[in-house]
Amino acid sequence: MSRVFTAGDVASHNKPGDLFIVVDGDVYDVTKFQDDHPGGKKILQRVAGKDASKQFWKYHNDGILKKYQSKLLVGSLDTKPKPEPKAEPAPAPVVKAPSPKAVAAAEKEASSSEETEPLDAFGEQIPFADPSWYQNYHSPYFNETHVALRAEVREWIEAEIEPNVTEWDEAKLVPAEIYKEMGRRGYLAGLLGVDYPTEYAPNGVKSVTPDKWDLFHELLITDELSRTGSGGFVWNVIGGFGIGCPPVIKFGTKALKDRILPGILSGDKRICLAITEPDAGSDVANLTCEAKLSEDGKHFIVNGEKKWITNGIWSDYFTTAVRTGGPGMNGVSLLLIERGEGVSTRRMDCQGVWSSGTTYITFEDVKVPVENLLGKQNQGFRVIMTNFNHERMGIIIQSVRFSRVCYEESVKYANKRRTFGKKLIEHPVIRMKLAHMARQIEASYSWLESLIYQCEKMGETEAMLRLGGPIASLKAQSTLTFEFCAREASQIFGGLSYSRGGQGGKVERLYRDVRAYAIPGGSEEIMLDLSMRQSLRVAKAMGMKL
Ligand code: HEM
Repeated sequence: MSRVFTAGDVASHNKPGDLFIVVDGDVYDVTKFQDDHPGGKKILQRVAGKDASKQFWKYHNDGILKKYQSKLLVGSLDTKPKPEPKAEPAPAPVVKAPSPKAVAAAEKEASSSEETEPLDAFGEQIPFADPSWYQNYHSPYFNETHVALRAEVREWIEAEIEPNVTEWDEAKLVPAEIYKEMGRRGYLAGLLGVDYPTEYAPNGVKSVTPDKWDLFHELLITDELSRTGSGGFVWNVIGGFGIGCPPVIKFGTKALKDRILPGILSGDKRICLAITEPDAGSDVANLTCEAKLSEDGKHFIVNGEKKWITNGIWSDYFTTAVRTGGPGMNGVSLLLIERGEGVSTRRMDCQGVWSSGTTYITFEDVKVPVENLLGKQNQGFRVIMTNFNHERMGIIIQSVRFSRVCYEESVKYANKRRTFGKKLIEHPVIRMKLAHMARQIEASYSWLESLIYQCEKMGETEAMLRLGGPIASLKAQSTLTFEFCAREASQIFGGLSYSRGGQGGKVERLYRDVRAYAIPGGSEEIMLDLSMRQSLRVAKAMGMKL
């Protein structure tokens, strides 16, 4: 139970056998925690019975308090200011239905004010640590529905995810309950790059009605999830799903969708995308996993291997690229394989994204009904290409936010760490590092917003043709930015980002996650080359004059 203490009360708990400390007006009983304290017990005993706020913030991030509060908090000081009571929302006035003319006028006024008024400030207001529309800037892309969703997601992340993410990454596992919660909250159904599929996810998302859902809501969910600074966590909850499920909803038969989508979107069943093979990555047209039609024409028999498959070990369904025809891209189909006889999965040990479940899969004489074909036989390449844009956008969103996390952690640390008699932030060399991080982050994010807007406005086919080049280029731009920011943040944190956990923990983890973004979904080299080839080809078709 929470008690109120005077400073004198706390001072009486000043012995190793009875040890209280104060942090920010709250009183913690650390008597039993002393022996487990990673910083040692003596350091706690030195501040026994005292206000240790200054010392505490020197060595820890705010996640620590959230994590340990339930075990150690015993009350607060009588001098701690009371939190402002939340204003009760005024009851909605009873009004008569307005005339159509009044509705039209109000809509006009609302849309013009949307264009002129910036959205309210949100978050900590550290310049460049959040997108500018979080900081009272004007935006043509975001409105009140995005604001509501942002608050909803952030509240959940800060309360349930952030304090545990390091533990989950070390354990290489996120509790299954978290994935189910993604389904219950309606987030999974909102991440498919299509209109919100109410027929398969009738509960929707709490703060946004399905008719208002757009690609900027998708951006927001991924962006806010990525604030955790863990590629493993983000890939665990949306990695396999975000690339494995869109082909099902776009190209699956109605019977297949009716059977499997409700379970997938509610978070009860898991799905992943299985394209890459031990010998075919970015070079998709050369894949060898084969699917032969059975003599009665009712099944495909699948044999082959898939490698580096995100979420594979936990998946019930595998959206799989298989060879159903001759060599090259025109012999490739996409097939939904269900876990069962002949499907084996094993976890792979990788450099980064530890909790994402990177998997090696073998298919041995797996019998798959022909009804599980996604799109037309031997035309899977088109399905895969459509999917790539969506996949790459996800990678871009995460890379830009991870760059921000590296930057944000660095700004906070540089404002408390002192060297040579000054705070780090007072050294020009450190400010220069931050400035180079910020300029790349903001440039990448602005291009991202613009491309999402284009995706929203163009139809799928036009977007696939015209945006493939720019999206590939931005993918390379964002992962290079991420790599740069992880490196610079690591230099700012020094030894703290070389050891795991603690204040430099996010930076250390992200540094390890960089390659998981720079390589999959098309390596930087392939992306940059593709961006030019594709953009020039499209421009030529549209009348470019050289
Ligand atoms: C509620 C009280 C406290 C809790 C729950 C706590 C928890 C922790 C945890 C979990 C770590 C591991 C590193 C990390 O994850 O950040 C740590 C490290 C540390 N703590 Fe505490 N701590 C508390 C109070 C204090 C106080 C009052 C001091 C100083 C007077 C202190 C000094 C340190 C130091 C020096 C380290 C090692 C930092 C490093 O490795 O660079 N802690 N603490």
